[in-house]
Amino acid sequence: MVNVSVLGAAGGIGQPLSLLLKTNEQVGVLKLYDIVNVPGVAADLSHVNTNSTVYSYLGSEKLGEALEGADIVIIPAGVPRKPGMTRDDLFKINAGIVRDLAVGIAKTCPKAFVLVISNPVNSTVPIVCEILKKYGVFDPKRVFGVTTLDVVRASRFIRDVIPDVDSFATSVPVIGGHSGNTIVPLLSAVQPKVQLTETQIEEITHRIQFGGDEVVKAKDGAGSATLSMAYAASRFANSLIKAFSGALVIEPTYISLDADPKNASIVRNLGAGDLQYFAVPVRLGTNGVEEIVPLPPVSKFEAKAIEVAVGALSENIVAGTKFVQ
Ligand SMILES: NC(=O)c1ccc[n+]([C@@H]2O[C@H](COP(=O)([O-])OP(=O)(O)OC[C@H]3O[C@@H](n4cnc5c(N)ncnc54)[C@H](O)[C@@H]3O)[C@@H](O)[C@H]2O)c1
Ligand SMILES: O=C(O)C[C@H](O)C(=O)O
Repeated sequence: MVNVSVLGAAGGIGQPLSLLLKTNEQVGVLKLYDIVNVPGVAADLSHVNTNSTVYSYLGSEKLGEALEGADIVIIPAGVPRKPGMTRDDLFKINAGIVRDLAVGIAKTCPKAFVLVISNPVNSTVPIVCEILKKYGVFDPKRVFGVTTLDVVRASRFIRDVIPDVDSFATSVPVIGGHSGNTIVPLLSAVQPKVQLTETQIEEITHRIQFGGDEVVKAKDGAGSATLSMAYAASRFANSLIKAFSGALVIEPTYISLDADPKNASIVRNLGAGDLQYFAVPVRLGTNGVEEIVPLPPVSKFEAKAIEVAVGALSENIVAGTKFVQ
């Protein structure tokens, strides 16, 4: 049985994500933490007749208890975008929120697997890693930026163009980071293979890179993706939990490349250069990242996209790292 703590559980992502986690029978304890409204969310969820027990923790003085015994900590705490904002505009508020939660993790459950959802993921993951380093408990195999939504979107958007594709069974490696042109879908490596024209490749790539903006615009000031994000984060958490019991599971995620220095060189040769963090498909296991899955050679179009991504990512990583140092 696995103990999961959700930090920011009363929010737009936190609530449906907690519901999806409640349906996973491998979850034994589900701890919900927030600074508002969480007792009601937990009371409601606790009536669902799956076997996990739900606990509620309200306010920062309860953070330690919320993290006690956690195997997996999922962080959707923080503010979402409004139209006209970039994810980087969220740094001012979310960097401090994520830093404080990471301190709690370092002190209370340093061996937990940490799944970071709060934006800007390109910077919040370095923040979590730097805090864990500061406390001497950093394991690069255990900290994940959740980029699953990019992959979920990619396979769905391909189906929007080619209706006989099975979106659920289609796997698309999406590498780089999680914002605009740092998101690099490798449409040349879609499995099973699909035939796309150059125009389709350009259009689908752009839609995957800016899919978040579609939702922000449609919600018109009421936030960003929550339901599709909850689905994506529960898919990642479920994959990790499956991997604990030996299943072969591959998920793309934004990680420190120190998690697998050997295969990191393949990613570096694809164009990531000396970046410390990059989203890559990884094989998950009992220790978290078992290996970075080697990627096939990329197309010219993708190589150019990687080049553009690296410049922006590098700034995001420096911002996150400096914030802690
Ligand atoms: N990684 C991704 O693909 C992805 C996708 C969608 C959204 N996001 C990001 O997820 C974050 C949350 O989005 P949302 O729509 O759920 O926002 P929301 O405002 O609906 O919910 C956020 C929750 O976090 C809580 N919170 C704020 N400060 C906290 C703290 N210090 N400790 C604990 N909880 C705290 C709030 O009370 C709220 O309940 C945003 O930063 C958003 O940009 C990421
Ligand atoms: O777009 C956002 O701000 C939220 C999220 O990162 C997304 O991709 O939907």
